[in-house]
Amino acid sequence: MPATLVLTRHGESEWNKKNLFTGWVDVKLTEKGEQEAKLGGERLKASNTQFDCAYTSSLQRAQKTLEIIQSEIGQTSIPVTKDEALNERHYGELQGLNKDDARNKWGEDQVHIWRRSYNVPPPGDNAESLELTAKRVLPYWKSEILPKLADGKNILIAAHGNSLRALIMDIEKLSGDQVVGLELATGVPIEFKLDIVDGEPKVTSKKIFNQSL
Ligand SMILES: O=C(O)[C@H](O)COP(=O)(O)O
Repeated sequence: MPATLVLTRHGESEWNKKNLFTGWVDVKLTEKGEQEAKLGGERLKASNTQFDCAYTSSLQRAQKTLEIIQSEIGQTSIPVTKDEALNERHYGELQGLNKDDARNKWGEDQVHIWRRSYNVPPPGDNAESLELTAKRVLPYWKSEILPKLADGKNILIAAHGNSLRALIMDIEKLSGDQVVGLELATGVPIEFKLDIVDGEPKVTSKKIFNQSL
């Protein structure tokens, strides 16, 4: 029996709404973000999956999203692990800047490279490219989460656009070029049925619980 893994990017945050680079800044969900998480949970409920445990980041927008989904699916008592390994990529000196202002200052192409290239980090000492993000997300995934999936456990994760892009790269074996086009909507659960063969995930099905608010 394949195990079920559900990944959800947090609902709209206050800084998503203001169009600001967020990264590790710990902002709240907006009311719309809470509604998105609720709707995601309602849709997920229809699949009737009983989860064995859940994971989230150390940031409140992902934690709150998970809490809302758990409440919608009626599974508030499963164990939840919070770890900064699943945090959003660190956006360095871009954190707090408006994305349109950044385009005006550095140009559309440069900002797109910082946001979506695989290995070019944004400016700043702590800044992470997607590659650097993957270097902290994937060891955690491989040591903490994959072995549980291999044991047939069903797992729910609420995290962030770029930490989940890094995870999906590994799950779907996407190249650095392919991941450039991968965009995740806020509050939309993505369900993978996975067989773990020799420690590697093999996708047997993928379903996106689409929504619009
Ligand atoms: O940290 C952020 O600003 C967002 O959550 C993700 O931003 P991105 O779409 O620019 O990668």
